[in-house]
Amino acid sequence: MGDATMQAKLSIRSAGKHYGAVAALQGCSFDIAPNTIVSIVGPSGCGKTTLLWSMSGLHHLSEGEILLDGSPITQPHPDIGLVFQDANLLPWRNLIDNILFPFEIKGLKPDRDWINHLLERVKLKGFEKNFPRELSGGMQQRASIVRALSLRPSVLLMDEPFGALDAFTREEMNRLVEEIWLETHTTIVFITHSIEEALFLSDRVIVLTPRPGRVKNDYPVPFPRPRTMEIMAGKDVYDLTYRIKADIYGQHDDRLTAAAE
Ligand SMILES: Nc1ncnc2c1ncn2[C@@H]1O[C@H](COP(=O)(O)OP(=O)(O)OP(=O)(O)O)[C@@H](O)[C@H]1O
Repeated sequence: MGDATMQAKLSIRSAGKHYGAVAALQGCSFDIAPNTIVSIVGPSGCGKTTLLWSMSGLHHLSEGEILLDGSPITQPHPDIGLVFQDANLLPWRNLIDNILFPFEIKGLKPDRDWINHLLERVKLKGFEKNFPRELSGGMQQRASIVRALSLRPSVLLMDEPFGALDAFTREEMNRLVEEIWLETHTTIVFITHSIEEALFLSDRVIVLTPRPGRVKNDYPVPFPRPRTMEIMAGKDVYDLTYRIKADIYGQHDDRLTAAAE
């Protein structure tokens, strides 16, 4: 299932975004290769959400452009799916009707086999008739992932999707995203405040500077998949975590300096 042959290369070209006098992004450039997972991290307020929303076509850049396979993204795009921190399920619709909602408003015919497969995959089979209030936070977020993937996007943008979940559920969700990606190879752009999460999931981690955000560093994450507990507890992961933290906290954090001595 899934369509691993889809290509979806994103190119961010000198992206700049101003909110009045506030420059959120400036001169931000990088490419995202098709079928990879790239995480974007950086200090709070550095422009991560602004960048992701611009990639989705929901925001217009003040400068520069974002291209999907060479075409500028200027409005929400059928090949680009979005998952937010809040699952945003409609409370008056049950789970399956929430998943079918985007098909209704777009006038598209849902692929029920694919949706059933996704529900099975995220362990929500049997909960189709439940309303959001009858689902845990993790289940709601799994439903929102199914809702996004049911449209078979070639790019999935995820904005701190598991930030509101407890640590165990979050790890479970990370493994689920990895499993889904191993199956579909959808290009995923993932915003997170957790370096551990970024290193578990990604082929690359891009660190942004403080506002206005631009690329400070761009790290390949060369660890094999699936990323086991042993890999994640290893020295290579520790070293990369340290480097990313040093990028974000700089010389201002005595704990980092102490750890390096
Ligand atoms: N609608 C808006 N109007 C004015 N300023 C905004 C608006 N949206 C964002 N900003 C400002 O732009 C900057 C970047 O915001 P953004 O939400 O993109 O950062 P972020 O890196 O995602 O932050 P966080 O990590 O805290 O979620 C922030 O300083 C924010 O105050």
